[in-house]
Amino acid sequence: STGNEVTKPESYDVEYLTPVSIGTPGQVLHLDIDTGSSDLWVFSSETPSNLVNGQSLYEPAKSSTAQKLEGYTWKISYGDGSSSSGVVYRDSVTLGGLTVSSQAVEAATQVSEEFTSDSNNDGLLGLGFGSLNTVQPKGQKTWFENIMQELDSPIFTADLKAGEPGTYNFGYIDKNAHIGNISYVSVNDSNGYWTWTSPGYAIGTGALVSTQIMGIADTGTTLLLLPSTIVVMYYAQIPGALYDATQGAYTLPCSPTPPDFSFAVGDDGQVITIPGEYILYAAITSIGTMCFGGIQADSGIGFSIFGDVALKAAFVVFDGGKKRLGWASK
Ligand SMILES: O=C(CCCl)NNC1=[NH+]CCN1
Repeated sequence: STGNEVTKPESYDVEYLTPVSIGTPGQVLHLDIDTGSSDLWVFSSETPSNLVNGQSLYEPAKSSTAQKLEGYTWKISYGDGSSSSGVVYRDSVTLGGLTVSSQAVEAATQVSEEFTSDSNNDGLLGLGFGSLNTVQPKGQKTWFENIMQELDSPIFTADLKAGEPGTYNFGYIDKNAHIGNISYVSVNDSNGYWTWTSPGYAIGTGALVSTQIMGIADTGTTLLLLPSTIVVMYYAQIPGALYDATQGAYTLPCSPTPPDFSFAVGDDGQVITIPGEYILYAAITSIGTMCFGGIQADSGIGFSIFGDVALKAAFVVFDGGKKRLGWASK
């Protein structure tokens, strides 16, 4: 089988939300598909009402196929400091027309302020590796791990776009969605993430700098987080760019368009080029002409994060069968 679903950007492409049907009859929630985590959790009838602010709720009591996993709990925190926790059900979950009849659905009984204030986001659907799942006393498989053997090919692809809807495909590669070859690189899943190593980068029209950048392909992180040395080099090319200690981030003039940023993939010379305009992430209203940089330092994380700023410049194959990533331009 194969499937596909449209995913829509929230403002500033901060995240992409995808409709997912849970339970019988189906309750449609809009979830953040997140290759940087491995829990499927949702706002629910068990989420205290003071923590709910417009989100749609999963109501297990209204689903004839919901089963409570008595004594099971979960608790997760993300790279941006947000967090949530709760209890666990098993229920039917359909994404892109593909149904897992017995998926662990984690109902939130606690969510942090970042989630409460994000009214359109009804929860997350993790597509990282199951080893990262936080359910106790027994870790649960992701939706993709559960559907994988039904798929024509054990893969899914992410085709995120700047300021417009993109697509997640399951089980097949849409040749019309990418330009030129797909370059594959091996993934080390030992930390549960889609971890890979880029062999280098280029700034603007400059020559490729050969250096290994180890990072994760993470649809759930908004920006591109790279080693500080590379980030300093990039912003040094931009008059007026500066590290704003108040924001704890690099900022740059919103005009003119800054240089493109390219990263290499594989040993066949393939590069993915991020248009400079993607690096003008958002205007910092209080300062007026200054913008928040779409490239920031990965300091303190231990690896880089190829988040949406990078992913929306590429067609990306997440190959669960061969544990590899495929990157192509589009
Ligand atoms: O937590 C991370 C980074 C892992 Cl190193 N990505 N996924 C995510 N989901 C919500 C915010 N960020």
